[in-house]
Amino acid sequence: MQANVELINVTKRYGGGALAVDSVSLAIPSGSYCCLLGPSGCGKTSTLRMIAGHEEISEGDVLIGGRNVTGLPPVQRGTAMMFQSYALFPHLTALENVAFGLRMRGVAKAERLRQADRFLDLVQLGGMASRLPSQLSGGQQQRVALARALITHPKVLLLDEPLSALDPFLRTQMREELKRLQRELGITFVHVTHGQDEAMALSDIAVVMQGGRIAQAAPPREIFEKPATAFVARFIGGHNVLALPGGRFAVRTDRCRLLPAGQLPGLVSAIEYQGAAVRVVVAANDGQTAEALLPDAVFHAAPVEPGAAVTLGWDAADAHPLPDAA
Ligand SMILES: Nc1ncnc2c1ncn2[C@@H]1O[C@H](COP(=O)(O)OP(=O)(O)OP(=O)(O)O)[C@@H](O)[C@H]1O
Repeated sequence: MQANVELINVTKRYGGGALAVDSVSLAIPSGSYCCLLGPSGCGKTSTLRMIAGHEEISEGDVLIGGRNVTGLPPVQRGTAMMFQSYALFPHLTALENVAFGLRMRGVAKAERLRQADRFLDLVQLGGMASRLPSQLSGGQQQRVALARALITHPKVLLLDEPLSALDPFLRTQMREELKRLQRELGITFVHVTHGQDEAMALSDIAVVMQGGRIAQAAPPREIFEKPATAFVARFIGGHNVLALPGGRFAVRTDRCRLLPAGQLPGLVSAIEYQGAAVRVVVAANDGQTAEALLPDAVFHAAPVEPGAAVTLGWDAADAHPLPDAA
C-alpha cells in the first residue's frame, strides 16, 4: 500500500508569531523517495512533523492518498515516523521493541512477536532478536527503530535525520539499506536531511528549503544541472556562482579547467588533493573566488602551485544562468 502526499499552502507559525513554514505547496508522488533538505532552521522538521500530525498546521492542508488529514491525529494518517534518536525501550529486546509498534494497535501478543520476527529479518537483524538495545551497535539500533516503524504497514514513512548519528561508513551502508527497503516495499518515504550527498543518493524528488519556503523541488539531477537560484547552487555544492558579463551564472566546478585563455584570470589560492580529483581554488583578479575540480590525471599533467597565475575557463554552454535576486 502506498499513497501520495500533497501539501497545499501549508504554513506553520509557532507561539510568538515566528514563521517556520511559509505557505508551502508540494506534491510527492506515491511510492517515491522524497528528501527535504536545507540549512538549519529552514523548516524541514516542522514540515515533516505537520505531515505526521505531531505539529498543528497553522494554515493550509495536508492530503495523504487524496484524503485531507489536516485535523487527524497521527495514528489515523497511515504514516509512521522514524526519529533521529531511535528512542528504543532499553529494557525490551530487539524483538519486543519492534513488536511494540503493534501493541498500540491492539494486536495480540503472539501475533505481534510473529510479525516482529519477520520485520527483524527484513532489516537483516534476524539473529539478534533477543538482544537489548545496549547490546546493539548504533546502526543495529537504528534498524530496530526502522523495523518498529515499518511493522505498522504505513503508507508513508517519515524519517527525521535518520542517519545523522552514524559514522560515515555506517551511514553509507544504511543509506543503501533505506533505498533498498523503499524500493522493495514501494511505500512513500519522506526523509529530512542536512546532507546534500544523502539527498542526491536517495531521492526521486529533492526539496531544497530556504527560510520556510521551497527554493526548488525536482529530481536531484535536475537540481544539480539546473539550480533554480544562487542559494540552491551554493547549497548543493559543486558549483561556482559567478557574476559575469550578461548576469549571474552557476558553473559546475568539475566543468572548469585551467586554460591558457579562459574567462576568469587570477591566482591559485589553495590546492586540495582529494584522491580521484584535485580541487584548485582561484582568487580571481576581479575579487571573486572560484574553483575547479580537476581529475587527478588532468591536474598532474600540468600541476600548479599556490600563488601561480592561472586562468579559469569553461565551455559557454556550461554556464547556467541564474536569476539576479536570491
Ligand atoms: N517549538 C517551537 N517553537 C518556536 N519556534 C520553533 C519551534 N520549533 C521550531 N521553531 C523554529 O522554526 C524554524 C524552523 O525550525 P525547524 O526545526 O522546522 O527547521 P529545520 O530546517 O528542521 O532545522 P534543523 O535542521 O536545525 O533541525 C526555526 O527558526 C526554529 O527556531
